[in-house]
Amino acid sequence: MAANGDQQSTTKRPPAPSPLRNSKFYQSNMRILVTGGAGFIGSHLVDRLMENEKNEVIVVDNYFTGSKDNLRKWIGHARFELIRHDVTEPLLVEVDQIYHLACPASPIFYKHNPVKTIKTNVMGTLNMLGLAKRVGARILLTSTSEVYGDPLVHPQPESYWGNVNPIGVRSCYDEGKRVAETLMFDYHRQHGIEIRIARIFNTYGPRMNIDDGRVVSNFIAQALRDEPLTVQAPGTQTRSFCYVSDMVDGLVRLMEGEHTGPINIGNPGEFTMLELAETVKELINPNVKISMVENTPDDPRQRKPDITKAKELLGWEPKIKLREGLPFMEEDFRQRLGVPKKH
Ligand SMILES: O=c1ccn([C@@H]2O[C@H](COP(=O)(O)OP(=O)(O)O[C@H]3OC[C@@H](O)[C@H](O)[C@H]3O)[C@@H](O)[C@H]2O)c(=O)[nH]1
Repeated sequence: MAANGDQQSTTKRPPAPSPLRNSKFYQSNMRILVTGGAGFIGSHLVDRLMENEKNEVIVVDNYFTGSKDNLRKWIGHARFELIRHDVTEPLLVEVDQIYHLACPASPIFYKHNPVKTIKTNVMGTLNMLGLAKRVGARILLTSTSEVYGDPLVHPQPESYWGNVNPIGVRSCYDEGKRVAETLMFDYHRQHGIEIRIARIFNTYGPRMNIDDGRVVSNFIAQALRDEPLTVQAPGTQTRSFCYVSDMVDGLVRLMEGEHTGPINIGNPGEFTMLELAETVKELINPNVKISMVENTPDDPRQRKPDITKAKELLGWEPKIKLREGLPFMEEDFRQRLGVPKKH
């Protein structure tokens, strides 16, 4: 066991990077691949990486849930490249780091074509690990709090193995991500690949799809359209919501640090869905109604990250509270829906 409390580490050396790295004509730029880079978290990560003039960023996305619009300010930039590509097919590019985010993340989207979702998680991660092995790149996987399933331990530390239904309608995603984590560690132990695993908890912010289906985007869109906020029964289930800039900061620290993870990245501020609805109502539309609707199978009853490891190993903790982050998202949704603020 590594002294830092990470999962078992290996003595095998990582594969050598491209010989170009030693050439006298070698450019000092870091080439970074972001899979799913046209998506919600991916595009914010790209913004952050592009701030550093030493970085060249390559995005691959199949645009199932991502959109070129999220990257419009970078299209045509000399250090940026956008490739339409599905990670279930192999990809050959010369890069130093891979942020592997590609996968639909909203339950209604990942359940839409479950076979494709599990292929994305398993074959997509295999393809990216194969690429990392070939070019000697470091690879970060965005895994998920859903690996804890309907957790029986609360809050969830990384050492908790979870309570997942292996044959349920959410399994394409949660079991898919669990296999992706397994593949990451097997490539690390067997081939010496440098890996990083983040377990992302619920995240919100500007650029979420308006009709994404997740709870924060649903409530904000409903409040702005004067439609009832649809709380799924019983409404006492909890989630902990992390603002997207905090999430991106955690991912970059994990990639740049020395720890494989898995490490939880999330905001421990925990809310019931009824509390979230009341907060959205108070901040955005005090006249909106709240209606109770039917829930979906296997919905986790509680979720809150234990972020001790992120604090100690990455020096990371979230800065933005829910009440501070919601207005940024409201502003973005107002612009896209064309609903001006009343004064
Ligand atoms: O309109 C809605 C939508 C959702 N909900 C409830 O809100 C809670 C959160 O649901 P979401 O659809 O936002 O997201 P979930 O927490 O179920 O899954 C998410 O978990 C973490 C990430 O990895 C993924 O982004 C996603 O799978 C659930 O209890 C759901 O029942 C509502 O009450 N109303």
